[in-house]
Amino acid sequence: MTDKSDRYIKTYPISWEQLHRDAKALAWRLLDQQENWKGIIAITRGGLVPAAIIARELDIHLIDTVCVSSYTWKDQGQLSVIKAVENSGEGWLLIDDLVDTGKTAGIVRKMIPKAHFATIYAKPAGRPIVDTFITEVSQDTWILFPWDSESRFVRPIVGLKSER
Ligand SMILES: O=P(O)(O)OC[C@H]1O[C@H](OP(=O)(O)OP(=O)(O)O)[C@H](O)[C@@H]1O
Repeated sequence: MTDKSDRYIKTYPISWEQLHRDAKALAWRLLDQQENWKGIIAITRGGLVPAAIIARELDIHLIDTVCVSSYTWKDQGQLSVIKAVENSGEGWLLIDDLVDTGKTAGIVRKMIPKAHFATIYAKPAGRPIVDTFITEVSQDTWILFPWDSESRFVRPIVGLKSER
């Protein structure tokens, strides 16, 4: 497998609080566009938490998943659809946490062409494939989601400086 981790130069850490705030901002935006969405299709796994927050805010109880496996840490391997859905998506929301290269979205959108595709974060390469998103992040940034990280001790700067 080609190591593509060097395409990420910066890291953008997202806290649970920020994720919640950004997902609620997306819910507001989606409510402005339509009041009675039929349901949500979440793209696993990253779309699951945003989908839960949006479902709560928009009072949506009908939730399905399309299950896709791709990244291993920062390396995008072969995309495989583990569970598909038979739904044109008309009147439905298709939710993911982010669109990066747009490859995942490309496959899922072909499967569910009429759904409204919404993500919280979008990078330039994937941006054209999203209908609604909240925050644009540069292509060379790795978005560090709260479920992929934890708070831990870091050494004081003064100690790090003496090692340089
Ligand atoms: O636009 P792309 O380059 O296709 O990348 C975006 C996809 O990558 C992430 O999922 P990931 O593959 O990390 O799987 P996970 O959500 O199960 O962790 C994210 O949740 C998107 O589905």
